[in-house]
Amino acid sequence: MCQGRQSSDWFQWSPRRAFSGFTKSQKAELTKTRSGGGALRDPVVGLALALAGLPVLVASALFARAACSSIGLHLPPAAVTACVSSLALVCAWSAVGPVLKLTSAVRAAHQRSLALRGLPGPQYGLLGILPFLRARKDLHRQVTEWAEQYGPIFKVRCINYHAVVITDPVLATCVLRDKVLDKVRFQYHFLDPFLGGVNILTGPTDDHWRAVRKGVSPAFSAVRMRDACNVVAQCALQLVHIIAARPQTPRNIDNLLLRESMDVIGRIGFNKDMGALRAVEDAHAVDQADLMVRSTHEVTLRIYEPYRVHKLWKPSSIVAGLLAHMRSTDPLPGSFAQLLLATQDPSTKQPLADHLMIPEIASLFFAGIDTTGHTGTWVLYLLSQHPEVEEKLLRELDALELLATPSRPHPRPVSPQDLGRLSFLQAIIKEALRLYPPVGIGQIRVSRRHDITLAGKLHLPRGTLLWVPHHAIQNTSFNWDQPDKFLPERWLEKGQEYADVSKLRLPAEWYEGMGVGTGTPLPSSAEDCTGAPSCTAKRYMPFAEGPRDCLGQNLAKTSLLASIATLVAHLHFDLADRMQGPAGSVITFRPCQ
Ligand code: HEM
Repeated sequence: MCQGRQSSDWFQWSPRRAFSGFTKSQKAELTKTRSGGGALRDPVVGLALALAGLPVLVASALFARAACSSIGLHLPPAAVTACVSSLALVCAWSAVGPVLKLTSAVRAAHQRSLALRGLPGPQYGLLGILPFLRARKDLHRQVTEWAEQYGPIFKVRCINYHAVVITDPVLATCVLRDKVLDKVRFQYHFLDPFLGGVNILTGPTDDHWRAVRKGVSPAFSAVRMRDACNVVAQCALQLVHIIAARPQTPRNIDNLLLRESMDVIGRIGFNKDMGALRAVEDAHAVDQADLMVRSTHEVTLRIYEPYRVHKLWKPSSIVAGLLAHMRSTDPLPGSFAQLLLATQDPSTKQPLADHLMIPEIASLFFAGIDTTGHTGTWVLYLLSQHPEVEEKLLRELDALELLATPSRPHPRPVSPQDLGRLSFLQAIIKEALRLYPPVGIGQIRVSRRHDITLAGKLHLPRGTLLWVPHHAIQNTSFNWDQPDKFLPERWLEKGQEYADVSKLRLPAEWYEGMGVGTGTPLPSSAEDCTGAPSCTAKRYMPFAEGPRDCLGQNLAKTSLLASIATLVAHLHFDLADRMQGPAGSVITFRPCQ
């Protein structure tokens, strides 16, 4: 459900050149990726242009001849033949490059297919699983079903992209922690025009990414999160007042929680009130959140409708306004704004230029708003369906004097010290993130430059994709007992996020010599994993894992704890009739009206 006023100030529609705003090294990286990842598109386009050129040139020559005849100028047939033949030669010559590229891409795809022939996996026609992308909107659940059917490692193909899907916790952790494997560009590149360019989330693991990640990481340190907790508590109380003003009116809680996340990120990262919650009640306020929600919804649609290419965004005055705000005020020490301003561009050794700052600012909002907001929604939904869990949570809040009761109508706000004491709420949030990981499709890695051998067992030609699907890892029966049950209690025992070694399904030899490529081996053998607490192989990774894990996870955890504690302490949530029961809350993709 999307509601709010019509406007498009946050992101405007505008065509954008594919590489504008990228640094030289990023452009080079993109070019490399596009040819190295097995994409057929470039050679096919080149070949098509070259072949289409031939008839066009022949037609032009014949037309020229006819035109000459009409004015009485007769060209000898030999001259026409020579002219047409030389044009044909030019076309044929320009087709050589694309043909060679096409041949090598087809050969590479064939080699990948041969390398994976021993693995099980769904077998489909020429297009592979592409039809599923369009027909089935919950690809994350489809992959979980395939994992149940084919086991912890299987293959899928989408046209000429071959992927190994890994839901074995040891292999999955190993792949995500590996320093040689990198992000696959096609999973992210469509976001760049929307975010204003390549950024910390979408960019390759290169020097630029390292500089930005290292520069801004302290913004999410434990010390900073103490301030964050107080800000979240204030925003959550504001939300309580908004809802309590019209208690019987069904509210789109997801939209409200997205607004809260936007305000929290604005205040903590940029010391700026984005006014997203205020806009719900103030008809004259500029509703920035509404614009953001619409834009991210459009991005989601685009994942499933690749042909929506004609609709591209560029960051608008809001992100540019934040940048101007950062430059004109003294940003809080240690805040994202201050750290970003202090970050140096490794290629120039100068502070980041505006065109590099803008995507970083936009990506922070993009990465933080939906993920945190939707998780909060799932938590409230799960509580509404499990009164016994809600009851237990209320007891925990009451014991900390956070619960609103007749004798304590205005309890104290959640404090940073409370967060560590809310152990049952922590368990509820973890279980919600296990069942409904916001990035459920997970991550895809690739070795672009050389072949690798997975676990010393499976030789993978370069360009083979390694797909680690979060939802499947966290919801398959071979990784979890009763995976489809909402059981927060399972998290009260320590070490639940690590694999239960006795349940690993692959033959033991797969776990020997776990290095992938030349990256960090983990663990060195299956024996190192004996005894779950010491095992570092993850079966729970909603914030991903390894060098490209979630930068904002401390903020996400703080936000969720402080926000849900405040909301539940004051309000009880039921699923509105219009949702038509739990089945109605299954995700659907409808264009925002
Ligand atoms: C429940 C909330 C959240 C979840 C589940 C989550 C999950 C993730 C995941 C899975 C990734 C890896 C994405 C990929 O590589 O495809 C990621 C990356 C990232 N997240 Fe989060 N996230 C959450 C909240 C936040 C928040 C609140 C922020 C900041 C305000 C944030 C900032 C980022 C950034 C900047 C990255 C890119 C890191 C990099 O590649 O170096 N996230 N997040």
